[in-house]
Amino acid sequence: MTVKKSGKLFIHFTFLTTSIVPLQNRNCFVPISEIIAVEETEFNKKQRNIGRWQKMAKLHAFTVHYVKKARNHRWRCRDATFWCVDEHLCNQWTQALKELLEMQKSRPKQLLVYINPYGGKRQGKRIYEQKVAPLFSLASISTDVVVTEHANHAKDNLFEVNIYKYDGVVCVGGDGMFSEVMHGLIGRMQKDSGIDQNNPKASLVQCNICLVFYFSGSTDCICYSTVGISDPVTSALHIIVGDCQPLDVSSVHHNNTFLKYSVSLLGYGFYGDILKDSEKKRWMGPMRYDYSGFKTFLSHHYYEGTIAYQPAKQTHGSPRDKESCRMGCYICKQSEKQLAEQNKEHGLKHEEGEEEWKVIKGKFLAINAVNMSCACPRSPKGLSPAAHLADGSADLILVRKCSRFNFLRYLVRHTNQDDQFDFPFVDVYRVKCFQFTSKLSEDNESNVMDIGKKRFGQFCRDHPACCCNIVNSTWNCDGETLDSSAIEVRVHCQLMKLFARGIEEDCKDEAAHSQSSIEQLL
Ligand SMILES: Nc1ncnc2c1ncn2[C@@H]1O[C@H](COP(=O)(O)OP(=O)(O)OP(=O)(O)O)[C@@H](O)[C@H]1O
Ligand SMILES: CCCCCCCCCCCCC/C=C/[C@@H](O)[C@H](CO)NC(C)=O
Ligand SMILES: [Ca+2]
Repeated sequence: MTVKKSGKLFIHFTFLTTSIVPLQNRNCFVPISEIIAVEETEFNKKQRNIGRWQKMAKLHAFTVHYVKKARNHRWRCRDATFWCVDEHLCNQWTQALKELLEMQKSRPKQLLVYINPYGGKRQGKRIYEQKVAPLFSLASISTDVVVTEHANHAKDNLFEVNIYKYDGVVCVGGDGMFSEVMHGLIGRMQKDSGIDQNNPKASLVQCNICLVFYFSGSTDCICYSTVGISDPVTSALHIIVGDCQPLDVSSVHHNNTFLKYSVSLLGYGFYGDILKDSEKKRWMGPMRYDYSGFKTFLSHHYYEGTIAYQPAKQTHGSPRDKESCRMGCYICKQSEKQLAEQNKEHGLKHEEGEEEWKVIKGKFLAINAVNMSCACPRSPKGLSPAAHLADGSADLILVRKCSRFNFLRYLVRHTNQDDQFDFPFVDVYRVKCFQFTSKLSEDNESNVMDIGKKRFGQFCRDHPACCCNIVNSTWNCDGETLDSSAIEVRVHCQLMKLFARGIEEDCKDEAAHSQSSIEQLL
């Protein structure tokens, strides 16, 4: 029996029809949208003890491969085989289910895959071939696979290939590889639309055609914050069912020159220093972040500078909300509506309102701007637990100079249920754009002087005996360092789309929901 409920089609496995019988005694309720594939099955191969039916007539069967939701947002592929004596009826069922799958228009048919063979624990290629490629082939998705030979290979390639023939781009690697592919995609879209990325006020063209997903890095913060887990099979299944999650992207400029895009963390001070130190220790693998984290914590450097920001007045939430961004998030949906209305009214040319800028000067241990919660295994709720994936804003977190002990208390709260913003030395704002200038660059207007001072700064940092604290930190932009400390940042609402659906509510709730749906139907 296939039933329609709230506009969604479900398949209820136990009683498909009175004459179609599931091979395994299983009671399972699966939305059509979560069926991976339907296949005719050679009955002999799956034959089990089915008693008298076996002797009476030739049996016909088909197998439904579907998504099974496990704990901690993990998805797995399961199958159920159905048999009957009537070949025509069996074919009708197979055909009907295949037609229903054909109607799932958001599902990708052709993907471009980039694999970084050195990312994470150097397992990307093996994981892709053993766990992901068989699932794509089961779902009849064709792929062009590029194993990268050097950094920026994928990015450069995205400027050359015909990206419009693909329904999506998959990158196998960590946050760094994601960032590279994202830059390739966004850059290509702007180039094809004649948009100058160096203009910080340019309205960028959304990446509607190509979608990106990834797995197998060392921090995997984007996976954790958008899916809830970093797991190749789970990511592959989200791709197959055609899940689509819009994502805010920040552009970062210096002096009208484009530097980078960011989707997770833009961090100055603590996270910038960790990254700078950890880059020299890449050979340590993911452990390098713990080593450099400890060292940076002990160094307890603070930095002076000025931040100017425009509050995000259009969004409905606040960084101090108790609710987090989840699948079908109301706040992100509202932003999507606003964006559609804006695009209808003005096209891509949005009027920049003369809204007020707030200015804060101070000494900071850390300045973090996050476009998403930045949840990861080290911090399950993330740097800003209530940040939204697609509301057109970033959370700007300012950690002012405080004692080492207080800074430790602040860090520890990232790992427990206590509120990390509930300290007098921590401020958090929801912003749509901001600028930062370090005291050092404010003091030095001339370029020539700047270069000299930058060198001097470097000298001091590299010589611990020198107590000079007049140095710049480095911006950590999604795990890459930026060359300039003075930056201008702007959030572009829903610029990208991911093969994801946002973090689902706990699986236990899901199971309870399915059960009640079955009861209502029977
Ligand atoms: N074949 C290659 N050789 C060397 N570097 C590469 C290659 N392919 C991609 N890269 C670069 O390697 C960098 C790190 O990639 P990736 O994110 O996959 O690794 P990672 O060690 O897991 O890092 P992360 O900490 O970001 O998760 C990326 O910035 C990417 O540009
Ligand atoms: C007792 C000590 C407690 C330490 C708690 C630390 C909290 C860690 C939070 C980590 C957030 C990481 C945000 C992710 C950023 C990524 O963009 C980037 C690229 O992978 N990763 C890093 C480490 O820069
Ligand atoms: Ca956001």
